[in-house]
Amino acid sequence: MSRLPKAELHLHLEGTLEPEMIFRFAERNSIRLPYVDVDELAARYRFDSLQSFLDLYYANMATLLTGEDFAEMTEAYLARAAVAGVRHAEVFLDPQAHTARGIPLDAVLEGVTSALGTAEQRHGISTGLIVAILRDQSAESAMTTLDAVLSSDVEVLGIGLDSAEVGHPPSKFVEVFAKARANGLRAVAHAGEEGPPSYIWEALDLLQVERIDHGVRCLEDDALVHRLAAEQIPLTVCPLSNVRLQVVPDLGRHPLPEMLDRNLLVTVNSDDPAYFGGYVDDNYAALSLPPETLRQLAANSIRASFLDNTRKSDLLSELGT
Ligand SMILES: Nc1ncnc2[nH]cnc12
Ligand SMILES: [Zn+2]
Repeated sequence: MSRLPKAELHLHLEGTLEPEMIFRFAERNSIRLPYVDVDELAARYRFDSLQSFLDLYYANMATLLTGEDFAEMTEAYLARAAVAGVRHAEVFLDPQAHTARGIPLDAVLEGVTSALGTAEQRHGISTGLIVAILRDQSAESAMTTLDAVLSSDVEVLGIGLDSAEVGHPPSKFVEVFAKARANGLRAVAHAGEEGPPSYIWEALDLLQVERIDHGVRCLEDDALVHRLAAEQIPLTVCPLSNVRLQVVPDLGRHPLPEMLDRNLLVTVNSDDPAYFGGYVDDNYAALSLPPETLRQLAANSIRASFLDNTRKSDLLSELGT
């Protein structure tokens, strides 16, 4: 079942930086790490909130310096995703986390897109790149980043919104998202992970996003659930992430089955697999759902993607739906 043809729609490339890779890049780039070995680093992967994870996630990015590092990280993800049955991936990248460290945007984008560009041929995976805005940075920094991305040569599919949610509502980025959409980018945003349902309303009404990343807290607001269901707005849910970041107490109490019962267009994704104990196939398996429900979730992932209708139909017929 884990190999069902599927799309992965909520994956941070920097969240695929495995401990072994961190040590390899650190050595190659002459960076001193504050851990003696992989085991000591991996032992730190215990989080009590989104922020406690983000602190380590950003610190580990210091080992990513060259275009080659970004290309290798991306290629390793694609190889692993192929094993998981991923046939299409729309992946997030956090450019500000790298440009703020003095890494040229072009090196980052060229490294990532060199691996994405051969994914179809090497792994049978079509891809799209979503540039994510760090919501705990200023709106000015977001606009500068968007402008730089728009004037680069790389093909970008969309704009997203991630990082520390509470205290950084979508309303902070209305102009940035308006400009991105006017330039043809698809819009998505993390909302309702740790933040309240009002952030999901704002993402829909003010940023006009087409998908909500996470969105699990929508269940606290009946009117919102009705809207998400009526409009079939996709939610990219990440079960293992939610448990590791203590958004939910354990997998047995994950709200995904209730979300399906309420006719929400739910998809399953891995978020930051190197940190949360599993890739997308592991997330499907961890839910302990009947085969028909797993097939429905895989079909939802294809429907919720930004693929054209012909390719969606092809993948759906491969799935037998
Ligand atoms: N789960 C998550 N929520 C918000 N920002 C992130 N950046 C990487 N993973 C994230
Ligand atoms: Zn995420």
